[in-house]
Amino acid sequence: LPTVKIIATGGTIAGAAASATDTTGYDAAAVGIQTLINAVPQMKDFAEVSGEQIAKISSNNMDTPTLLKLAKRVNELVADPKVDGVVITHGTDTIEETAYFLNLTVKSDKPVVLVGAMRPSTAISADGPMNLLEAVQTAASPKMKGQGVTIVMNDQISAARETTKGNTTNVATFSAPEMGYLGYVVNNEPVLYRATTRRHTFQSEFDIAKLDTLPRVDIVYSHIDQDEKVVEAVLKLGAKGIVSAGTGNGSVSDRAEAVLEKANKSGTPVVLSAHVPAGGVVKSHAQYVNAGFVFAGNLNPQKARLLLQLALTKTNDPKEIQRIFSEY
Ligand SMILES: NC(=O)C[C@H](N)C(=O)O
Repeated sequence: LPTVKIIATGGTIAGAAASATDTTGYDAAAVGIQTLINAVPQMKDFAEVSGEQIAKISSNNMDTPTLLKLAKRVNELVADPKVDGVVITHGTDTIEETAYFLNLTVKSDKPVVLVGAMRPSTAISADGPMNLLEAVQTAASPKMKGQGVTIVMNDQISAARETTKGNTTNVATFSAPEMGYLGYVVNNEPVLYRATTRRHTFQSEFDIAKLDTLPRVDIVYSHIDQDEKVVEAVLKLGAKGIVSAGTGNGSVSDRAEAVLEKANKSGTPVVLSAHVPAGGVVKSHAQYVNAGFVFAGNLNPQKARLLLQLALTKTNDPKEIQRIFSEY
């Protein structure tokens, strides 16, 4: 049998409520990894499974130190010839961010699968046990070699880069707008229909092995009445880069744009993304091209932030950062 290591970080998959009908008022991350493994003895038919607890948090509290610790541990595990795949249990609020960060920093073609749940482990029809089983089956499958980091939930297998949370409470919360799923888990095995073309894992140029922090990058959200003040505030806080979550095809207010352009031209790169769920920002208005802004493509703002952080560990030249955003 293949060997699959499970790293637990917390989240609703490890959540516990006082009653089986309570699906919102629960303590996220209450239950340890061995209890989650014991709840799904069927996993033993598909892989040699063992777990370790690296954090016990609700994923809205995920932070850079924990993210780097996790990425380093995953790299250690995938470097071990006895390990065939890795599963990470994680809260769903930021699972897409952690998945994308690992997609950029794990140096291996072995399957790395993130999994969460929308109902706490104590709920009637908790989704965690089936999700965990399917994540292990996916991580154990040779078919998943070289596919990059994936998220497996609700029978769906999706690519870290394109997947986003789309529903605050429903079990069918993850999708990849316009891009679609990579495939499904059907009756105990992954069935793939497509692959992602962007660089990831073993093809990545980023190396976090010697890093213990990442450059500060803030996200500025556009809306009616947007002025320059939030941009000025994040610059004052020491942002080394800014991601704009624009209202449309990269669009921001003229007042915000003036300060963003100045920042971009003086060593604090600015990436234009959008809070519109599909279409991306590949090339925008002439004035933004002339300002030298970086276009995020269809990366959402929270993932553009992570890619910009990693890019800034190498360069702060917007042209080189644009090359990176076009490849990852
Ligand atoms: N469904 C979940 O996992 C939500 C939880 N707040 C978390 O992200 O940890």
